[in-house]
Amino acid sequence: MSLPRPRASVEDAVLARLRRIDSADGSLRSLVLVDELGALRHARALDAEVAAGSVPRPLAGLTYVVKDNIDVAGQVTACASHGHDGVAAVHDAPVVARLRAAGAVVLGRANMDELAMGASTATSVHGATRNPYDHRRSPGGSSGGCAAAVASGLADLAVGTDTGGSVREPAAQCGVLGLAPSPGFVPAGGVVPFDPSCDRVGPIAADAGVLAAALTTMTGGTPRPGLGRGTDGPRGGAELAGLRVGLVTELADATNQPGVLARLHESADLLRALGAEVVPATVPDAPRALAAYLDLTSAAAARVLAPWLASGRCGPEVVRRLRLGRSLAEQRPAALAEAAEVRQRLRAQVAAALTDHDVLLSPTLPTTAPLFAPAGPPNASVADPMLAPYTDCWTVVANLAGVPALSVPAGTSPADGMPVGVMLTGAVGSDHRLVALGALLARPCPLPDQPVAD
Ligand SMILES: NC(=O)CC[C@H](N)C(=O)O
Repeated sequence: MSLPRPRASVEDAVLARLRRIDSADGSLRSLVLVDELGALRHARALDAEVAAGSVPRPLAGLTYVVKDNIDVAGQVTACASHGHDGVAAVHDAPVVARLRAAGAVVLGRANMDELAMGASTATSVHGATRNPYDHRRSPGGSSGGCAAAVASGLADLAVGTDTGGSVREPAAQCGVLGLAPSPGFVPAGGVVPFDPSCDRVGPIAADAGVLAAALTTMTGGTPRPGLGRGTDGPRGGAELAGLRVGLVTELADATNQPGVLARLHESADLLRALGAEVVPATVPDAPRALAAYLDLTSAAAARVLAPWLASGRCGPEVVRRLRLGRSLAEQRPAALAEAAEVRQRLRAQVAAALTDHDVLLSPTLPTTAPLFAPAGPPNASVADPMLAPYTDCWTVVANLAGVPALSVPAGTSPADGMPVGVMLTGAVGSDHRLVALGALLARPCPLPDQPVAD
C-alpha cells in the first residue's frame, strides 16, 4: 500500500509568497496594499474544502496581484491617485470573481502610473516602482507594479490593464509575458476605464502555462487541472511548419536600439528554425499611431474620468491629458476626426497584414527600461524626458486596430543586460494561439542575484 503523496497546502503557497513580499518589496515597491489576512483566510478555506473531500479548484494555489485600478471587494480602487472617492468596492470586478471562483488567491494591489496614464510607474502617488533587474531603472508602465512583482516571484500572476501598451510594456521591461487580449474577451466591469474603445484587461506571468490557464479563467472558461509549468522552449523539429509570420517593416526599423533589434532578429531566426516562414509585412500608418492614440485616448479619458479631474487632487500628467482631451473635443474636432481616420486605416492595414500572415512579429518597445532621473523627487520621471512619450509607439497599434498582442521575453540586450520583449500580434480570437507561440519563443532573462542598487 502506498501512502498518499503529501500535497503542499494553498496556505503554504500563500505564506511563501507573503514572506517573499516581506523581504523583497521594501526596496522594489511594487505593491501598494498587501492583504495578508484576506489571502490567508481564502487559502485556508480552499484547503478546508479539499480536506472535506472536494476536488481542488483548477487554479488552487495560484497567487496573484491586481493593478490598483481593478475592484476587489472591501478595497479602495485608488488608481495610485489622490483623486479617488475613498469608498471601498462592494463587489469584486468580474475578472477577479472568476479568478476567485477558480481558486486563485489575490495577495494585494500593484502600483501603477496614476489612472494608468504613463509608461514608467513614476506618476504614482506612491512614487516609482523599481525595475527588479536594476533599481535605477523604470519597470515600465503603467502596470509596472504588476510586472515587477511577477518578475521578482512575489506572485505567480498579475492582472493589469492595457490601453496603449500598459500590460505589454512593463512585461517586456521586466522579462515576463504580458497579453493584451482580444477586445471584450476579458470583462472590463469593475475596472476604472481610460478609453473604453482601447482598454483591455490582461494577464502578466513569468510562465506561459500560468498565463494560458489564467487567460482561460479570465475569459470565463475552466482550465484543465494542473497548470502546465515550464517554458522549456522548442524541442526542435518543424513544429511551426506552414506558419506564416510577418515581420512588420515599419516597427522593426532602425529607430529601435541595436540590442532590441538583435533579439528581434534572433526571435525571427528561432521561428524559422521551427519551420515557420518569416517574411516582411507592412502596416504603413504604424508610425502615425502614437499621435492618433494620444489624441483619441485623451478625448475619451476627458469624458469618462471627469469626476476624477473634478476632485482637484489628480497629478500633473493626468490633469494635462484630461485638459488636452477636453480642448480637443471642444476646440479642435478636426484633429480628432483626423486621428479617427488614422485609426480606421490602421484597422484595415492590420486586418490585411493578418490575412497575408498568421501572426505579426515586431519589437514590443524600441528600447529597454530607461534610467530614472538621478536624485529626482519621488515622482521623478525617467532621465531622458524625450523617451517616455515614445515608449508606446509600437504597442498602441494593437489597441487602435482592435486585435490581441502578446509581449514575450526574448533574452537580454547585449548593451545593458536589460530584458527585451518581442511582440506577437494576431487576429481577434487568436489569443491562446499567441500564448502557445510565446511559449515556444520565450527566452529566459535571468534576474541577477542582487539587482543593481540605487
Ligand atoms: N494604460 C496604458 O496602456 C497607457 C499607455 C501609455 N503608456 C500611455 O501613457 O498612455
